[in-house]
Amino acid sequence: MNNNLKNITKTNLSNDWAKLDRIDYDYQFENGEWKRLSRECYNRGNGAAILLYNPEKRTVILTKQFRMPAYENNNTDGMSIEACAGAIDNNDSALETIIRETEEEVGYKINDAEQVLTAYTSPGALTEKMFLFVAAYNENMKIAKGGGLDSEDEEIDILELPFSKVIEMITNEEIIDAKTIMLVQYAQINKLLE
Ligand SMILES: Nc1nc2c(ncn2[C@@H]2O[C@H](COP(=O)(O)OP(=O)(O)O[C@H]3O[C@H](CO)[C@@H](O)[C@H](O)[C@@H]3O)[C@@H](O)[C@H]2O)c(=O)[nH]1
Ligand SMILES: [Mg+2]
Repeated sequence: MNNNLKNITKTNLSNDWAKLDRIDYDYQFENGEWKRLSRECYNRGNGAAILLYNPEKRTVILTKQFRMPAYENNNTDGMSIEACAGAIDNNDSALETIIRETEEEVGYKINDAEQVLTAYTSPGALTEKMFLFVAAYNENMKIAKGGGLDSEDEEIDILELPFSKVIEMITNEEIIDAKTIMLVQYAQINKLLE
């Protein structure tokens, strides 16, 4: 409940792959004044992401794929290095989603993962909340090629990188994906690879 909010109306602007709504609402400022405001909200559901880490080898598994929104924002070739991630389907939990995505995208079979952070990815524009996981991996868990689903036109390269190199890649801006930076820094702060 938010007592500073009333008369909320929703106008759908686009209903295609995801939904874009314009939401108009009366909002009361701290000085008591009410004002009618309008915000566009893009709704593609929630998401889950995972950092797979190998404490013995001190490596992590990341993905590399073309991202049109990043290309559109002058990210030279649009290639994005990210933790494995996927959108959560309506009937699935975040954990079920990330276990499935881990097999589809990078080919590792994990039975469990620890949810360590929750984050709105861009709360001014997206409704999306992301559930961020970590899990340890080893070679025995590699059961499939990975690379994503052909049926979804995914083409995902799988990277196994030394953790120290990944930290450098954040510093030099080779990695500029927020969920990935959060997970790597979580691993660093909590010394998962030491
Ligand atoms: N036709 C069509 N397909 C789309 C569109 N947007 C996404 N797709 C396809 O839908 C699939 C979604 O793949 P997932 O692995 O489930 O999601 P993701 O794109 O990796 O998204 C993850 O990372 C995002 C960026 O951080 C997150 O926003 C998202 O929640 C999720 O965690 C991909 O095959 C992608 O190409 C679209 O606008 N049109
Ligand atoms: Mg994905």
